[in-house]
Amino acid sequence: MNPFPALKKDWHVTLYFWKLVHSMSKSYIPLMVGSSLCSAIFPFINIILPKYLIDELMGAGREMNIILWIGILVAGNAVLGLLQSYLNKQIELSNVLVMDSLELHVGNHIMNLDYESLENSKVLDLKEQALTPIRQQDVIRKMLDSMKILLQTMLSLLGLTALISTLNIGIIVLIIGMIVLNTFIFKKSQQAQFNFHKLLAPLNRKFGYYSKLAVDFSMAKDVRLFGMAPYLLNKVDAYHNESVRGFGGLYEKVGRYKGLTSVNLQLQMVIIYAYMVVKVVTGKIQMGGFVMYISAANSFSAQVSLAMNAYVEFRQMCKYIEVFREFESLRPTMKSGEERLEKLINIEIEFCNVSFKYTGNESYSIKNVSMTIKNGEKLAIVGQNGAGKTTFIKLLCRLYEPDQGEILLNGRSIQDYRYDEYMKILGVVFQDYKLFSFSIKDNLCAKNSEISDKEMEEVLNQVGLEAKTKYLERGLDTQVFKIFDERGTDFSGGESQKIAIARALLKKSPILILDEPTAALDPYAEFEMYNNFNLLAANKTVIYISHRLSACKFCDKIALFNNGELREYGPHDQLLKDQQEYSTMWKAQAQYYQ
Ligand SMILES: Nc1ncnc2c1ncn2[C@@H]1O[C@H](COP(=O)(O)OP(=O)(O)OP(=O)(O)O)[C@@H](O)[C@H]1O
Repeated sequence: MNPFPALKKDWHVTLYFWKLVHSMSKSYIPLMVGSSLCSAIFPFINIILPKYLIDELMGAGREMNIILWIGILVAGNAVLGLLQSYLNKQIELSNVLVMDSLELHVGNHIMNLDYESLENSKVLDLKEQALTPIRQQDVIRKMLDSMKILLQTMLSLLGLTALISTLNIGIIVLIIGMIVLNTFIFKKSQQAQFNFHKLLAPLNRKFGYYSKLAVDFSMAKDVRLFGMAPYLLNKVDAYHNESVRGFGGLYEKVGRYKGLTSVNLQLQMVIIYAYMVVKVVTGKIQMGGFVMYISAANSFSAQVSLAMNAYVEFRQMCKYIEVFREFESLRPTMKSGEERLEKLINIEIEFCNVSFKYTGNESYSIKNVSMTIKNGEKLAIVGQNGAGKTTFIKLLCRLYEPDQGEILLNGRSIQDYRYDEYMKILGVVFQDYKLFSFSIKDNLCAKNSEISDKEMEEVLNQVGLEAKTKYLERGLDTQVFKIFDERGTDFSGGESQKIAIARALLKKSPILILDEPTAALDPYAEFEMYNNFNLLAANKTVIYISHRLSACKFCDKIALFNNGELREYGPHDQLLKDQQEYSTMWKAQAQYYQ
């Protein structure tokens, strides 16, 4: 087997890793070099100086010399010990900094990936394989430690080789031979662990999902009402048992490897001691020399073993870092141009023969849809469940790219515009909108400090939430949910939806998209919302999806989707006259109100 390609790969991974660490902590490398130097010098004080002390004690026994050697020994240990603990403390601090920065780095990376890729099971498995070892097996710290140990041991070994060679170079050959054998065993054990964790990744993801469901507060209602607890616990238990079985097998294997290593080490020490005793008995070395060479041999053995283990660990960690690098190298693939949007006044959207299929699906969720939405138009999108309404909106929001056709904004593909500027023209409330455990203010406009409290209060008033927020002790600074603050507030489903609508309105975007905007609202609130609609969304282009057809009356146009196709399109009265699906749906709903 040619080791060079593997070494070259590790070299690239190491360079990548250092750049990553250096971008997070500039002081890490100098600290590491300093600490390694310190640790490398340390053993020599306790190997060489005692020789002179023992020889003095067993020879001339001069008091001043004895005191001098003891003084140098103690002072050397104290100075190096203090320096080393200072550097180690600084390294520990840098470790914390690196780990925290890495979490930030990962979060930023994931938030910038294509939305679509986050539903792709290959990407999700890669994410799991990349992040689980980093979070659960301390890969970054182990990589840093192994590199530090490698540097330190290399320096120590140079000195120890020079020292032991003055007696017999064969000792070094013996120690290295034994350690190569042990490293081979250690490597086998590491490989078994790596393979095991790779296999464990998909299982971990499922285990994590079910365990999270069991403790996730937002799931607590459904879990209780549908009696899901035994089902969830069974799943968690099954995955847990599978994982425990796997770990049991792994530890048994690792234990066997460790036992074998220990036997080899004992054998090596027996040979070295026997050799040294013969040297003393035959008068080749003094007692001081015996102690020095035994210490040097022990230290050499320990340092080589440390270096080999560190090297194997380093290579092992390189594999994890390699997976992390692969995950980190994922880039958004969706096209995003540089066209500016600032000066657009009138906005016209055009879907031109747009078709779209979700990755892994057999059929298209949007089929050959063409439609123009004029500036300021109010468009209602209706259709049965699964007809493609939300997908239509997601395409407009650039969460996915059409497979065929294109979506134009004022005659140019929406992909040509800068993504950040394009997002500014959309105020969206999806069916599954989320509120955050932040203050009400931050939920409304965390990003935009230009929006005043007064404006927020006005919009909350318009969406009918002032009665709730006005009497809150800390007003807009009240926390949503009680997760971090027991004085926080919980909103009902309808109130939450109103907050989400207020958030979209405060974005002051020219296009407002509401997916089931009144689904959670009571009849008064719904009536109020529609009455206010023209005021709330004056001059805006509004697209909203609704199963409540009464809302369609407020709209200029209605688009009816069926099985991904745009089947009917026109004003309410026109579609009623056409006597097709819209008219049937309208009548079906209307009869319950007569
Ligand atoms: N993330 C996804 N991955 C794969 N298929 C999806 C995904 N989201 C939706 N689909 C499929 O695409 C089709 C259209 O879904 P869409 O959510 O657009 O329907 P909808 O008209 O909004 O339905 P509803 O009224 O129930 O909200 C459905 O068949 C659905 O199963």
